[in-house]
Formats: sequence, C-alpha cells, structure tokens
Amino acid sequence: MSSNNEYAIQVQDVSKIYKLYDKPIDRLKESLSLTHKNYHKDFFALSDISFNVKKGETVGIIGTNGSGKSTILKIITGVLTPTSGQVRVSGVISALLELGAGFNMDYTGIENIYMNGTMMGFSKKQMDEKLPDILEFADIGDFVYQPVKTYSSGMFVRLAFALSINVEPEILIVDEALSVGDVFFQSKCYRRMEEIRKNGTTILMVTHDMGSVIKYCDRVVLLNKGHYVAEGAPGKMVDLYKKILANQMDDLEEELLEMNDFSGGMDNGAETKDNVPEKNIEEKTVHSGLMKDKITINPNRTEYGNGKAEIYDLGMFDERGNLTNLLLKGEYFTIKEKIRFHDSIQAPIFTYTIKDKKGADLTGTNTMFEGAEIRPVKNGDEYEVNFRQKMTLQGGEYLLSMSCTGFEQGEHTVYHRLYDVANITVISNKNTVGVYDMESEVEAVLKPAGSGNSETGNA
Ligand SMILES: Nc1ncnc2c1ncn2[C@@H]1O[C@H](COP(=O)(O)OP(=O)(O)OP(=O)(O)O)[C@@H](O)[C@H]1O
Repeated sequence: MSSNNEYAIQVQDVSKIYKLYDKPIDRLKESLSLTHKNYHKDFFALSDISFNVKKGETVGIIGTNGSGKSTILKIITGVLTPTSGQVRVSGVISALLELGAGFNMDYTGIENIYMNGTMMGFSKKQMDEKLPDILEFADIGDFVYQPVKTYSSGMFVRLAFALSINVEPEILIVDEALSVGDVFFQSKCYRRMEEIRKNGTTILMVTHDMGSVIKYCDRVVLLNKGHYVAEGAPGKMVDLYKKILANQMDDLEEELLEMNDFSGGMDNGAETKDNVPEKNIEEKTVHSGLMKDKITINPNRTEYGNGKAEIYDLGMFDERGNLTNLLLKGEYFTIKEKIRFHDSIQAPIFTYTIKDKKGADLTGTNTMFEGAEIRPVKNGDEYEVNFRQKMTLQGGEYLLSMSCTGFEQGEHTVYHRLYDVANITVISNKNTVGVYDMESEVEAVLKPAGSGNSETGNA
C-alpha cells in the first residue's frame, strides 16, 4: 500500500471472516478437538474490499442490509481487526458508530465527553475549551450530569454527535446515527457537517438515506453482501443500489463486467456514467417515425428489466404539440411512453421521475399513484401512456427516467426501466427559490405614511 499523502483512508484487500457454528457446543468441541476438526463455516462479512478516501473528500458507503458497511467502518476506526488486508489512516478519527459504541453507560455525559476526548488524544485543557460548544450543540440540559444509561436514544445521539462533530476531527466517520435524531437536530448536524467539510475534514458516512448521499457525498462506494460492487458519482451509485434492491443483480454483473474500468481507481470512479455500456434500444428503432429519434436521448443511460415489457419509444411534447427536450416553465407539457409487452402481465404500472443533475429525485408519479385504469396485457399488446402536467420546476437542466413495473407474488418487479433516458431543459423567465415554483398569488398593500388610504398591488 502506498503511503501517499493525498489519502486520509486507504483500504486494501480487507476481508472479515466470522466463524459460524450451528450449535454453541460446536465452538467448544472445535477448541477441544485433538485432531483440529472444523465445526464451523466461514462467513465472509467482507471479501477483499479495497477503496481509498482522499483528504477532504466526503464519501458515502451504501448497500443493502448486511452488506458490510458497519463492519468496514469498525475496521477503519480500529474497533474490529480485519481477518486479512490492511487499512491505513492518516489523521485523527472521530467516529460516531452504533449507539453506545465508545460510551460507558455508567458514566455521566460529561465524564463520557472527557473519556472520549482523551481517547482521541486531546488533553484535559483542550477538552475544557471544547466543552461549552459540545454542550450547546447537544442541548440536553442537566441530563449531561446524569449517567448516560438514563438517556433516551434521542438524547444519546445528541450527545454523541455533539461530541464527535465539535472536536474538529481530521476524519469524521458517521454510521447511520443521524437517522435517530429529530428532523431539526438532523438539519443542525448536516449544517455543522457542511462547515467542517468546508474546513477540510474528511467525512466517511454510512446511510440508507439516498437523498443525503446525493446531497452531501462527493463519491460513493457501493457494497453488496460483503463484496465491493462499484464506486463513483453519487447519482450513478444510487441508481445501481436501487437496481440491487430490485433484484437485478445478474443484469448488473453483466453491466459491471463491461464497465471494466469502473472499479478501483479514484479518478475513473467518478466517471462511471460514461462507462455504462450502450444497450440495444437503437437497434430496435431502425424503422423511422419514432419520437425518440427526434429528441436528445442520453447515450449513457442505464436500463434494465426482466424483458416482459419494453419501453420502445418516448417523447416530451410542449403545449403547442412540439416534440422537444425544451420546455417552458409555467406551461403544460406531456410525457409520452410507448410500451410493448412480451408476456402477460396482470397489472403493469407506468412511471416517470425527474431528477436533478446530481441524481436527486425531484418529482415523478406513476399510473398507480394517479389511479389510472390499466388493464391486464398479453404478449404483443402495446400501451401508450401520456402524463400531462404543468412545468413548475425552475429553469435548468433535468433528467427524465421512466419505467414499467408491477407486482408479482407480492414482489416489486421491474419489467423495463430507463434511467436518465433524456434531458429536460426548462426555460424560465421568472425564477423563485429552491427547485420548484409554488405559483404564489401575491397581494401587497401599501399604506402611505400619514394617509388613511391603502393602495393594493396585485401580482
Ligand atoms: N459478530 C458477528 N458474528 C457473525 N456475523 C456477523 C457479526 N457481525 C456482523 N456479522 C454479519 O456480517 C454481515 C455484515 O454486517 P454489517 O453490520 O457490517 O452490515 P451493514 O451493511 O452495516 O448492515 P445494515 O445496513 O443492516 O446495518 C451481516 O451479514 C452480519 O450478520
């Protein structure tokens, strides 16, 4: 492993194996066995994981339950030792792991603050200086003088977060803890994280909240069942994660194989979008007359599905019926999807989503939410679906995704999904704050000084 100064964290070929015994007695039998007979099975919580985090980066680790996210954080912080592989950390870590980790339940809040501070290498004097900030941030009043075992989980998180975020760490590691606090505390924590991030702190976070991943992370590492899957731009990784959730792993593996420079490197990681292989949508559209031939379609879109349905054409129409990627704010427009079926489906659902450039879902709907009547289909049938709505997004660039999904034996099934298939450019002659316009009707009343009259101005 190189001792390159540019990295805060280097994880190389890390595996963590747990020995699993069918019965507790097997552990004893194994330890007493003169012939060294094995009574256990090896369980790989992590298999050969490698990735790096540059100094000053904010990196997210995402993956389904049990994929090894907490295990890798514990290895990086030294709470667990890896079975094999190496971790190199350059800088003082402040970690917010599972509730309770690093706290002594019998100590008071204050005692725990000093104990953790000492463990991080701060002197008593340094901690005396930090204490007021920590207490103000935690805002749990006199509870700081009580043993932490008397705390509610919310108070606990407040104290733990206040401590780990106010010691000006070089590296901050956060494991999902934020999801416990209330929304106001969460937003206060994110603001503080943003501040320390601007000051150059490296942040490594595990969360199931994909909105936070997209909003806060520069880069994301995706794990699945203890294996490294990919790393790259947050939006792209969240799409892949959703794909894993939708049980499209076979499809995904194929795609990842083709993205051979997808894994490993820091630099190519963020460029993953360009490495997504082109699927054969164009091949199916050799005959002219398709809407999508007349608008801009993303050559780097991701698509997958079990093949029972195919969104073979799509387009956007403005209020004047022009087929276009360009829409005016405040005007009605229509998203059109044409779907061909290759099998019988009892209740297909048609969807669309609009995301921002960073991949955050801004809005979207589907025929189920809208209560549209959709009939069962069989092989060879086609559906044409129109979503008509007013464009209230701010001027800017957006990405359109769409899918045909459904439920089979209670499982959510993706028949065909097109991620980021087309761009939408919204032209606006009036912008408001945030991502969309609530179309306020404004009434402003001027009462001139000294007059009993008022003048009303409507907008
Ligand atoms: N002490 C242990 N003994 C045996 N298996 C363990 C142990 N600790 C963790 N595991 C297993 O290792 C795997 C990874 O666990 P880990 O907690 O890292 O996953 P995770 O991605 O953080 O999951 P979640 O999102 O549910 O928090 C899981 O299958 C878990 O059951």
